[in-house]
Amino acid sequence: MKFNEMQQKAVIHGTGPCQVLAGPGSGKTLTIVNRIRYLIEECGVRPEEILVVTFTRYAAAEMKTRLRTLIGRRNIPVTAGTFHGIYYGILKWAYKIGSQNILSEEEKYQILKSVISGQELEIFDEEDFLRDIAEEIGKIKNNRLSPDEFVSAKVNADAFREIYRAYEEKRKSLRKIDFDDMLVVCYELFASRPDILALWQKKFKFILVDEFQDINRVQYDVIRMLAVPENNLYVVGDDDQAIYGFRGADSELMFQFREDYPDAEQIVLGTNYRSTGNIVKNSLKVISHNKRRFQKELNAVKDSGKCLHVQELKDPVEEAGYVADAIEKQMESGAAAEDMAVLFRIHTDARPLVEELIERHIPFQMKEHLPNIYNHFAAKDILAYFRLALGKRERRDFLQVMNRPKRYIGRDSLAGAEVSFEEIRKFYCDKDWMLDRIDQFEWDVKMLAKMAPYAGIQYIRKRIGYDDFIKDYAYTHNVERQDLNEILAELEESARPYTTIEEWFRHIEEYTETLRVKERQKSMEQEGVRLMTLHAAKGLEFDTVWLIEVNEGQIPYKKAKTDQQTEEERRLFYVGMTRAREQLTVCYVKTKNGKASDPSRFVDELLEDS
Ligand SMILES: Nc1ncnc2c1ncn2[C@@H]1O[C@H](COP(=O)(O)OP(=O)(O)OP(=O)(O)O)[C@@H](O)[C@H]1O
Repeated sequence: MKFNEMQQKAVIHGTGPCQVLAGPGSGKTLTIVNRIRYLIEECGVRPEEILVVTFTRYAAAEMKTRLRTLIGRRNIPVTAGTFHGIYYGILKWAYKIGSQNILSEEEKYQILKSVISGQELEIFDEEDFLRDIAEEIGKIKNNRLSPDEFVSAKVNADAFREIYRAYEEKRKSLRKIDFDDMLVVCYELFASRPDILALWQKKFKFILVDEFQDINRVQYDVIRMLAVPENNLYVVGDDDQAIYGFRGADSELMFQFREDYPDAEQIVLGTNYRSTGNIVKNSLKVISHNKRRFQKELNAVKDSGKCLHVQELKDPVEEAGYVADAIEKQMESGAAAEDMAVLFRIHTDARPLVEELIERHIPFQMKEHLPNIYNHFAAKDILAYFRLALGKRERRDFLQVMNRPKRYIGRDSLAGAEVSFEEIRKFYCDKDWMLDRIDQFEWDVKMLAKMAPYAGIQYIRKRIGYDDFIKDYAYTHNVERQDLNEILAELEESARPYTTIEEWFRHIEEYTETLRVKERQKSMEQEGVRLMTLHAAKGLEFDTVWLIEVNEGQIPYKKAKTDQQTEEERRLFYVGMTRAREQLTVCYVKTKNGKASDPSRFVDELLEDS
């Protein structure tokens, strides 16, 4: 492979700091690997003196493999790893800590779980809550903030401080550090022990950082300390692909780098080898709306290729059908399923498509865990009503819904594992007002039995009064009513195609089982169309890509309120677009869960006249 002029310049950069700005598909990995070869073979640098930092272990392993192939030797003792891996190595050496001192993710969640159970918090979805709180704790550590100055998006200031304090106390009592502590402890070690720092500075004479736009404050501070005194700090990144601001990465550090190293060489890799001219042109059209970015050109080596396609669809179900049709067509013409990807903003956007692919037996692979909507408490309530409608009389179904909405039926009125309305009536025989309620309950269940699932859900919500229960629930549990209504609307949509309750139940069973199997097989290499969030698609490439639900509220995501957050959403969209080699389709829907939905502003930007 022949380098272009800028790649060549980047490979043979001499000493001192250097920032390589590289657009998508411009050969970042290629450049880094060849620079390492150049340092070793042409400049006589010992491999042991080279440190390469990547953002995933996978990327580090990939880098080493490519290096071995390039140099043609099996053992090249360059240190390549993630920030965590490298800083852990340093701490291991300094403090003799081992894996027994590292808090696993599972332990971390266990601690957080026990901490929050001791507090009076109203939590709607525990899994979500724990993940967000863990992320916030990480943000504090990664940016070296104080919990007192941090504003949590999940709980009030006092509750957050208490969670943080209790978590730290428990962690310390176990004599363990978590993943984020590793960086902080390493920083403190270097700051307090110049002698130890000097040893590491001497060891790593040349430092290369990949995906520099994803660095956070504490990672940056430590790497700068390490690079002293020669400052052979070589950073490669794309500010337009900075998508981890939400978890503490600070792409402003790319700009800061220039201030900290005013003499740093600046090289822009502006040739895209991955995508067609049309894909490159259109992705630039969108990203150029971001104000805070380095201006840089990106030219495609490939021809214009097929036109970018923007497709309007009625709703997510129609969209799923459209994408599934297109996948089938491609497969019929010989394309491999693995070369196709469907990307979305949040994993739950994938549900209608997953249901469609299962129905059509199209192989697919999910990169992330897709929460099963039918396990949501509101879905469980609806399904329990339907089971009663089918004549089942299990106690747990009664318990699930007998007071949703409130009917004031007590648990003690349910005798055994099987329950009958007659028994409950007997229990309340001297209370006329209760008998009326129970009669109504039974009547509603009978009515439900005659309905198709879609109409049945509406009946449960409007006539039985489940929506009133949801309103109260949202109020008393301090959760967004809108979020719960969306779950119910989504359930309605998923039930719409089925004419009988039994049919819908069969579908739910198959869907649930497929998700379970996919979850188990996650780590295995599998065939199939790739389904993943835009975040997970970073660094990957596919011949054909569909971006789905490109609607306001999805992307930019509804929680992105500030200009800064909107710009990060635009970068995410840009990352998605630039994954495609040959063909890119952007889909948006006109209605979602029965409500009108606008196409994303990014679609408007795409359709603007150039
Ligand atoms: N000079 C070159 N000649 C031919 N092909 C090249 C050249 N440089 C890079 N490529 C090819 O371009 C493709 C994209 O490169 P690479 O994956 O390294 O891009 P990247 O900069 O890491 O992209 P992204 O940031 O979007 O993930 C690869 O298939 C790579 O082999």
